[in-house]
Amino acid sequence: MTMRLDYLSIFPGYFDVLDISLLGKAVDNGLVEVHAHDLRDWTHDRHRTVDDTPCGGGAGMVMKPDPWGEAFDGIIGIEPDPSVHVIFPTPSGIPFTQSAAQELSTVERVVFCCGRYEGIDHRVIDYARTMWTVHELSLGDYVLNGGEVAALAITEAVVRLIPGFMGNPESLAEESFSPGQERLLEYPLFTRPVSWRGMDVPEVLMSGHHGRIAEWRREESLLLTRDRRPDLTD
Ligand SMILES: COc1cccc(Cn2ccc3ccc(-c4cc(N)[nH]n4)cc32)c1
Repeated sequence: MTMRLDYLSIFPGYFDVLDISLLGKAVDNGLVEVHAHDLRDWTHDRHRTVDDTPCGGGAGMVMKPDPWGEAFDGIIGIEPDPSVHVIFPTPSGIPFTQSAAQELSTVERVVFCCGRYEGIDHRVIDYARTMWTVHELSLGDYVLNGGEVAALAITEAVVRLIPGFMGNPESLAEESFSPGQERLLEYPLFTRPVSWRGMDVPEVLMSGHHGRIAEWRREESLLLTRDRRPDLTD
């Protein structure tokens, strides 16, 4: 199955990075196909205007609905199709989680709508909901300047879960936040040299005693989780 990813943005150059590294490999081996689009290609005025002042007043500018609607018509089509998943990154979205990434990794088509300014005219999202499966997603409780960085983060979290993408899928299953895993933070990792700047790898990890190693790692994960993410231990 090839996943098609479309990105709609006034800064389509953000997505050139998808040609690099693992994602680039996924494109080369046909696992994903990536298309970035400049929203301004669907404007018709000399200044290629995509924004206007907010109705009801307030600071900043709002993205006009017209270019989005015409871009949807051109990129996705005018017929409803619930198999198309349209993602609007937004600070007011539901938190994006590993389980959402897991679900999206089985989808054949995803369209990212990357807003800028103070956001997109709400009728764009309402229209999209009548046509496709829509997700308004937040990366976390902090404000970015637009949806592009969020779209890249969501892309990486999703694409790495596509079967055949990662060299060693077993490592995926072991990761914290993977399904079936207890929600614990990863234990500290070490590699050679055993002694580095006066600091040694914990002896237990060099003991070859797999039972003790597993026990040490679990204890470290529990301590770290209790200290940094008590919310995960509920
Ligand atoms: C209330 O919405 C906003 C208030 C001030 C500034 C902006 C800027 N902005 C525009 C489009 C856009 C898309 C996503 C995000 C975003 C997502 C997350 N997790 N943080 N920030 C921010 C965005 C939006």
